[in-house]
Amino acid sequence: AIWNSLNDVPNINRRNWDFIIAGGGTAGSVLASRLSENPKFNVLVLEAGPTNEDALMSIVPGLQGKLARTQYDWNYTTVQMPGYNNRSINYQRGHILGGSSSVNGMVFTRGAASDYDRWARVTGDPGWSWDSLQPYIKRQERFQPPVDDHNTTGQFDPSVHSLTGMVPISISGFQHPTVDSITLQATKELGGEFKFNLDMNSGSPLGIGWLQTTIGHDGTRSSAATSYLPPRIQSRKNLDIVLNTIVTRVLPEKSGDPSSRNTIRTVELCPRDDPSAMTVLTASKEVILSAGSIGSPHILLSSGIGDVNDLNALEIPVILNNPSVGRNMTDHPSLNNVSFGLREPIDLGPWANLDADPDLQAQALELWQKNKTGPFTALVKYDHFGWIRVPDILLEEFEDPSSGPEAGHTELLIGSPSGKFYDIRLRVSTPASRGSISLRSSNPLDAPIIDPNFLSHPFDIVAMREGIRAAQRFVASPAFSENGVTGLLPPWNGAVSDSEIEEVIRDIAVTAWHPIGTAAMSPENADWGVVDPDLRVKGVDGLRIIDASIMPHIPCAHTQTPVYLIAERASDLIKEAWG
Ligand SMILES: Cc1cc2nc3c(=O)[nH]c(=O)nc-3n(C[C@H](O)[C@H](O)[C@H](O)COP(=O)(O)OP(=O)(O)OC[C@H]3O[C@@H](n4cnc5c(N)ncnc54)[C@H](O)[C@@H]3O)c2cc1C
Repeated sequence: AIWNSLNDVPNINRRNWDFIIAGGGTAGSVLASRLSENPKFNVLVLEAGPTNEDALMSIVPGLQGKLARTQYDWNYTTVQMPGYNNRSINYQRGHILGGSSSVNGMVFTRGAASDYDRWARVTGDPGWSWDSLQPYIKRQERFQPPVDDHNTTGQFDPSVHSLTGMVPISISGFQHPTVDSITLQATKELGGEFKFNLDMNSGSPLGIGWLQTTIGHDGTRSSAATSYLPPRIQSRKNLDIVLNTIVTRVLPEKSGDPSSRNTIRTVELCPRDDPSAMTVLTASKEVILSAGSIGSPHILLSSGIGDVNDLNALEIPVILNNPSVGRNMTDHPSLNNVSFGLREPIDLGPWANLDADPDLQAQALELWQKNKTGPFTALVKYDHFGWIRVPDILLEEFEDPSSGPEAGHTELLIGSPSGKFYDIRLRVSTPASRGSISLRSSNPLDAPIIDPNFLSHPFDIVAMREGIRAAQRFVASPAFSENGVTGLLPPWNGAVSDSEIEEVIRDIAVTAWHPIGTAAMSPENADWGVVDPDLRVKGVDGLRIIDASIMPHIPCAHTQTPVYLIAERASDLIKEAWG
């Protein structure tokens, strides 16, 4: 069942919970669904945010941009970052059932096969390799026709997709023919680094291909909550989901022997709006932290699992000294507006000014509500995307941070936002910078200090600068000049030299909202990392972490699909452990 408040759950203190999951986000929803398939397991999910059910901004793909700084957002802000010319930026995180999958940009990417093979290599567990994860890829994805039922032949490779998994996926159902045909023409003219890639989700993402999205044939967002926790699953007798409830800490069992291993199966929690009603619950089998790359290390640190020096400074009793907790934070830096001008205006159709015109937005919503047509059935702006490599010659200066030659260093999202003709969103997919999550105070209800530390490593600024150069090379193809596309628009137009481009980047770059790595998995006896390859917190019994924080390296992918795969495999690991 699903409950809006802790107080509504009958006998919550007296029930035997086999598993308590902190965070009903992307991973948490998968785990809740999969673990409660076994009727012998009683599963409790504690989610800080509200329900996703009536959240129109989450349901309608075209309203995604309105979710930031609402009740569905944790409303975080980063520290001022030297690499961003001392700017701090908004740092959106889903605060709603389904977590960030309920608020994200719905781009569906798996990354390179070598990204997963690297996880297998660095953890020593072949179970994380691309080949081993194939069954989970099949269980996760349910590929469907787009909402407009257009002919998708030549837009994807059916052999790398599953029709039988949980999450409805489709090619965008509202495309932009003028811009799309020029993009495809340019891939033919240029080939090479800009070759057409029939399917970026094959494990080899290099080149330019059609965008796939977590939007189903019905034109609505597919989140972990809509896909894995629909009403028929929510109503399982052995599953309870409690919303608007914050997990503040995990607590060790009292043991007479101070040298013995800690066992942690107890969570401390409170209603979101009533910290005075703090209570505790104990699982009989395991507590699972799925609070995301910010939330999970935040809970560990507040509980006394982290760097002993930092914990001592805040007078938090130390349960376990592990300096890796909250470190190794990795995220994709992002440039949202690399826009090109036109010699003469071009007719982009009736929706061209959608972003800026509230009347058009109202019409788009009406169409979506009436019969699931129009621009709000899709992500609106981008129909193509691609991954490219930094030129080899420049890589000689650095240790290549990518997982292999088939992985992309830089991502281009290519399309036509309103008001402008041609726009590329640029991301560094293999950043070498590392940031951190740390505590602001010993009060677990205080927001943590979030420092993505973007562009602190020289590779990242080079990769982003080269991304601008690549965008310029792409747009220099005949397809664009024949259609009157000119050079870069402000703030890029005056930036010519490397250092001028780099300065603009540092002035305007933001985030792709893909933090990972703050509770990384590592081999059993490594001197780094927070969880073992089975995702058990090292040095502790009874506690796992299952979410984006456990990735040791960031894939060249938007991170929701890797999280789904992690949670699918982890569900099997837990079922095997307790089967
Ligand atoms: C704005 C935005 C756009 C994005 N765009 C894309 C995209 O287009 N494609 C893509 O693949 N990825 C995208 N991502 C990234 C992707 O959504 C995330 O990597 C992924 O969803 C993270 O999953 P998770 O399970 O680790 O965490 P989340 O899904 O964030 O789940 C964590 C859950 O835990 C809850 N929680 C946290 N702390 C506590 C606590 N103390 N007590 C109780 N509950 C707690 C949160 O409310 C949340 O529901 C985007 C993310 C954002 C924010």
